[in-house]
Amino acid sequence: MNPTLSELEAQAGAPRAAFGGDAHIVCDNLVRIYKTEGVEVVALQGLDLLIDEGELVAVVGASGSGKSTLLNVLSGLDVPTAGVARVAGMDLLSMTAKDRLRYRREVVGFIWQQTARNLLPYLTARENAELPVRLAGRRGKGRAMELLDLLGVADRAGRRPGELSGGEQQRVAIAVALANSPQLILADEPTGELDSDTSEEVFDALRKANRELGVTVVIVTHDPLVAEQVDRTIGIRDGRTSSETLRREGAEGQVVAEEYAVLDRVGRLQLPRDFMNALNMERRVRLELESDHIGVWPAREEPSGEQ
Ligand SMILES: Nc1ncnc2c1ncn2[C@@H]1O[C@H](COP(=O)(O)OP(=O)(O)OP(=O)(O)O)[C@@H](O)[C@H]1O
Repeated sequence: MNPTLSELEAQAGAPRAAFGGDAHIVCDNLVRIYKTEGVEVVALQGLDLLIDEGELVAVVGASGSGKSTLLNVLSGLDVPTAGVARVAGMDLLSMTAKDRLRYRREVVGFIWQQTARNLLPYLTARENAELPVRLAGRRGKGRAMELLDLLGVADRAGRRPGELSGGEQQRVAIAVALANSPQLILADEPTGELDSDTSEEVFDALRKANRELGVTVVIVTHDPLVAEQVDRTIGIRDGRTSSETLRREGAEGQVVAEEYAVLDRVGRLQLPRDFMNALNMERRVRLELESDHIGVWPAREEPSGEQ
């Protein structure tokens, strides 16, 4: 039966739960357009993303897909052109300069790819890890040593960055990022300059921070093997979330990683490019609803014998 006008009015007026509800990170239709010399580059084109508190997530994607742009928005360094970006209930588009400063000091911690960018060269590991707390006007000696201990670098506390390996420097950088007890850690290619064994140590340290301190961790990386290290891997293509790989333990304790395409609220999804190429799909496809799946065929082909 069709609803009456007054029923429709009542529905429209009823309070609706916001997209993402109480997720820790909410990006809703996020757009970031860069303008340089009259040329517009759409780096994020309506990106949707939900991350729960305490999740350990990797963001992967080809060069130029928008990963760093997303991380810059989430870190409060950059303001998106349109859409919603909310972290821990704070609105990153409308916050005041004062709130933005507080957000960057207290809510989020950051780890950069370049090991040298994370640490001051003339301070020891311990002094580096104490610094953010001292700058915030608190005393942080105990916490700094606890963090270095948690991350397996307490025995390097007295060394300066130049006397540490790349992996040790990144683990100290994680301690620095955690010093002010942030709710969220963002890491941009934290293992980009490291070999695979050392990378694994750094991932282990991020996992430890996540499990033991409950901090939400988002890692941007090119490393395709990262899916084995984190709970969820989010693939970004052309400024939109396109796929998710979920990691779970199989019946015999083995790690199973399953890849899904992301379906947005209006039903858009991105077909993997290699699937499209394999079947010469372009511009339009034919869809057919089956009882338990939707078939997708190249426009001019007849359905294969799938039914
Ligand atoms: N400051 C800027 N001004 C103009 N265009 C920019 C700027 N920053 C990024 N872009 C463009 O936005 C798009 C997305 O860039 P972004 O750095 O977010 O990609 P990425 O996935 O992090 O790439 P990479 O893996 O190479 O770091 C690219 O086309 C890039 O050229």
